[in-house]
Amino acid sequence: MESLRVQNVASHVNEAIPEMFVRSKTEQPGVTTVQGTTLQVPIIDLSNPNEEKILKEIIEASCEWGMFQIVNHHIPSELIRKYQDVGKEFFELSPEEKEKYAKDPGSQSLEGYGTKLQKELDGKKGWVDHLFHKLWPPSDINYRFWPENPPSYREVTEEYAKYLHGVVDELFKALSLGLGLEGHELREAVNGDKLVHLLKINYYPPCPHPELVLGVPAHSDMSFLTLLVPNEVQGLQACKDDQWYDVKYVPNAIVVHVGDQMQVISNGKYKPVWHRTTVSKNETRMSWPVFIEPQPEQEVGPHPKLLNQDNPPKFKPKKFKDYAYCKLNKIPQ
Ligand SMILES: O=C(O)CCC(=O)C(=O)O
Ligand SMILES: [Fe+2]
Repeated sequence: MESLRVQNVASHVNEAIPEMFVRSKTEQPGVTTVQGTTLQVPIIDLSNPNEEKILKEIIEASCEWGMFQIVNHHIPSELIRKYQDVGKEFFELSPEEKEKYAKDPGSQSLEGYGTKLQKELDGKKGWVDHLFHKLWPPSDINYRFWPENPPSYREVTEEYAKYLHGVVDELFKALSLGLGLEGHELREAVNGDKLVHLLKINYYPPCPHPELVLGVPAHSDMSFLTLLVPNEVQGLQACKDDQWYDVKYVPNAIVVHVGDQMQVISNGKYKPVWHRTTVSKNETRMSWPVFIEPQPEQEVGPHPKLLNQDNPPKFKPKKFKDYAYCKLNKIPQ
């Protein structure tokens, strides 16, 4: 059976777009976006010699916004460019080539090339295709979902993953200190060496009616943290005080999202960001989020050292696979 891919739909539409992509008025970005204002989420310079200041900024941003951008993070800009180029080259392959990496039908795993099976109540589809595969831990990697074309895909992506690891460690350390724990304790509590790093490449083709559709609809990420590099086409939006704002694209910055699991382990101190994406009329937008997640069997609850009479647990411990199942099927947690 031929799968519906948004990239193929986009290459055939001229004016009218299929109804399954048209959002209700309450969601349409043309109606719901605050025009002309970008959201100035904190931009944190990791090369600042004042480490106390960096720490304070990361903690404050995670409490108030659940989102920040980091610059001077030691991942070379040349490497980011190559990493984005190889991902883009994959999506420019023929449909037949890409389908070799299609998600296994019926599999519970997210890995592979695909288009989201809608679990949304109104059954609308996002204007986006994606490729998911793991970057870490090595024992969990399934290279069957890593493109063999372009040939440098694996080498470049592994190099990026190595650098990203260092950034993830730094962020966990800062967030651990922000909870009043030792720097190593947060990572240790979540079986840190086994944390899954799951890459998703989002491919949002041009759309004749960007004001009517969404790429990824409003959500928070299930991860502890998500570290994302977009291309230069504007599209990420975040919700603040019930309004949707564009998040400004900053060249070479990594966008960090606080995810649901971080909210749980911090007993509500760190807030996940509510976000969505819009698409462009004439340009292809792409983004490369890496979700830093627990192993499926890992139980995540508020860190025991944070709990006392004044700070009772706000969340029940839950295996990540159960959390994910409820979230994906819209079952209350
Ligand atoms: O494309 C983006 O900037 C964000 C995508 C996103 O939120 C997601 O895939 O979870
Ligand atoms: Fe997201």
